[in-house]
Amino acid sequence: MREHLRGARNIVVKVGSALVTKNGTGLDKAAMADWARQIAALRAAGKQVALVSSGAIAAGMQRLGWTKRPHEMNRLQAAAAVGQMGLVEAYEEAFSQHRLHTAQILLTHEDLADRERYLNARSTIKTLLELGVVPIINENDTIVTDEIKFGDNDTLGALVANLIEADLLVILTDQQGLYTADPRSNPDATLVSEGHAEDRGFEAMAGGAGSGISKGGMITKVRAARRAARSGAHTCIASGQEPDALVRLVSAEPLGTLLYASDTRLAARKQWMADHLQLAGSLIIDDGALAALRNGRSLLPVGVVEVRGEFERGSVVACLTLTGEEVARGLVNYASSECRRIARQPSHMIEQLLGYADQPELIHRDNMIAV
Ligand SMILES: Nc1ncnc2c1ncn2[C@@H]1O[C@H](COP(=O)(O)OP(=O)(O)O)[C@@H](O)[C@H]1O
Ligand SMILES: N[C@@H](CCC(=O)OP(=O)(O)O)C(=O)O
Repeated sequence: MREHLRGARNIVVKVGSALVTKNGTGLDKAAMADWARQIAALRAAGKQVALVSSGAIAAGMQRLGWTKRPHEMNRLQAAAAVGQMGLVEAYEEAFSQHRLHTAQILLTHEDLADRERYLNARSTIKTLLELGVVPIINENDTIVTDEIKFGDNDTLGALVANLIEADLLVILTDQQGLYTADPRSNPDATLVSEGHAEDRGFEAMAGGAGSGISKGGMITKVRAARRAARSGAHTCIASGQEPDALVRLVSAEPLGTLLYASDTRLAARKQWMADHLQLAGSLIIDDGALAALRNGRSLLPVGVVEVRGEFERGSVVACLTLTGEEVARGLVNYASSECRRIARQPSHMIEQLLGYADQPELIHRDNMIAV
């Protein structure tokens, strides 16, 4: 499987707080310079590389002279806003040594949940990559609240991999890779060399974050690998301290843990729907509709017994069984208020009930994925 990594052309590299910030004591500029050197080498070999980097909060704390990480959201956000400047400055400086420009991209969950913003983010990042610029991506901590944040940058890294259809996601961290158990508390744990990203067994091995400044831990990395695999990207989890880790991984050296993707790729649109962590609403469907969906058919208004939430036409909504189990999600053809009026009705009644008729389906099968 490792041999496939040689052919990777679009690569997302994620570096975690634990690495970038020397465990919270400020930015590790020597390490950042070294990753920049390696990314420049990959670029010179014809690869396109986007960098997802954490570290804003820790860098901001240092600039503000704070020794203890605050708990209040507003102070964390303030620190991130100050620190993001230092973070991108340090990267700009590091990459300029290799005559590469950088660009700052700050994203929230909502940006990728909205189809238009998703498409804009995608086209901007792809254009930057084509221009030879290295996008430096982080979560937009200034405006995120619990409901709209990615929560950790591993998830963000996977979503960026989906967004630009990367073929490889490299997650650099402070461990050699995924171990059979958290090596901090299990000295006998052994390194997993490779496995299938969809293998649920890996989640059981992975634990939470190792240090106070990191958010995700290994479990978010394993989940990120699964998410990245959905758009066909393999994931490598490796140590950012390992000399030349990036260059060696792409030369198929057996470093860290490779969690590989299967060959099946969902179409980009279906991928975008699968990645919705938050849904605009839900449609409760009856058993007849459930059977139709299971046979790969579209969802008609007649099979919908209840509409939950407020949403617009084109939103992504969940299809739930009568017992509340999500069986599918898709792009809905009518707004929630309209769905309520045509629920339980045959499609030929749509025009009479709404005064106009769009499609006869509430969700067309081409715009739906089973979950
Ligand atoms: N099975 C495991 N294998 C390796 N590391 C693990 C495992 N389970 C938990 N961890 C912890 O995850 C930490 C890495 O995650 P995290 O601290 O969030 O880093 P980052 O900031 O790079 O995202 C490691 O330091 C380790 O303590
Ligand atoms: N956006 C935050 C980082 C979030 C975070 O800690 O993520 P991770 O490195 O995955 O544990 C920052 O720049 O400080």
